[in-house]
Amino acid sequence: MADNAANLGEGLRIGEVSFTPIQSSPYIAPYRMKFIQNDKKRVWDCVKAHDSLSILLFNTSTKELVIVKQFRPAVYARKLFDKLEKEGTMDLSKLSELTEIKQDSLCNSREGITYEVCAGLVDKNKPLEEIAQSEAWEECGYRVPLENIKKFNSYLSSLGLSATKHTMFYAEVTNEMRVGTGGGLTTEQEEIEVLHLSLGAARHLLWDETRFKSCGLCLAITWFLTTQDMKLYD
Ligand SMILES: Nc1ncnc2c1ncn2[C@@H]1O[C@H](COP(=O)(O)OP(=O)(O)O[C@H]2O[C@H](CO)[C@@H](O)[C@H](O)[C@H]2O)[C@@H](O)[C@H]1O
Ligand SMILES: [Mg+2]
Repeated sequence: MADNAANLGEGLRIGEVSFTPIQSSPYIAPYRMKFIQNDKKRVWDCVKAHDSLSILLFNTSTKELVIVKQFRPAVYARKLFDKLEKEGTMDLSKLSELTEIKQDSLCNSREGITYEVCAGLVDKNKPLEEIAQSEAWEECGYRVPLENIKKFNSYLSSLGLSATKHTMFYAEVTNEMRVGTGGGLTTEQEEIEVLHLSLGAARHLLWDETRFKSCGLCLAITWFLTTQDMKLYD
């Protein structure tokens, strides 16, 4: 793999972290569902969120899988909460009062870095294949013809909180289709690193607990290695 644990998140600086309560958001809406289950009253707190999709790219010119690496605030925040709780300087129930965190209490930026399949929110009224095509361009710099994009699975994620639907796509690409650098939309302040993984590196990443990965990435790599890899080398 092109990166190693030593240079994970090199050059990334995270500072001036603070937390506020959410008044309203274009991304999530918390709600409480009350219901009767077999004559018993029940209550469940949930979050309405957008569905999402991902597109696993396989570059047939180099025989590499194309994935992305990026900073995820929620991943960083959970590590920071762990640290502050251990230091005894934080009460999770007073999270929104914690407006200023001392710089020396912050975690290393690498604690928020994740490995994922190129992915995006389904927040536009367009066919999923077209959204997947845009994500492959914006995040990875590949111009993928629509006919190359195949759906291979879907599932509901965060079942206890939001049950958002995630749809998984796959596309074979070539070096000729890499006409951009990717990296995400600057208008959305995205800073996404594109990684080209040999199949050996992908197999290794599956079980490497020193790196944070989405379950979707593990599922996509496993699907590829168990169903597509054999076809390509037959
Ligand atoms: N909560 C939030 N707060 C502030 N800005 C936000 C935000 N959510 C999205 N955004 C903004 O909208 C952009 C959306 O980016 P994408 O469409 O690539 O979705 P993303 O890959 O982040 O997550 C999608 O795909 C991954 C992978 O499946 C899922 O885990 C994830 O839930 C889904 O959002 C972000 O770069 C950011 O600018
Ligand atoms: Mg994305």
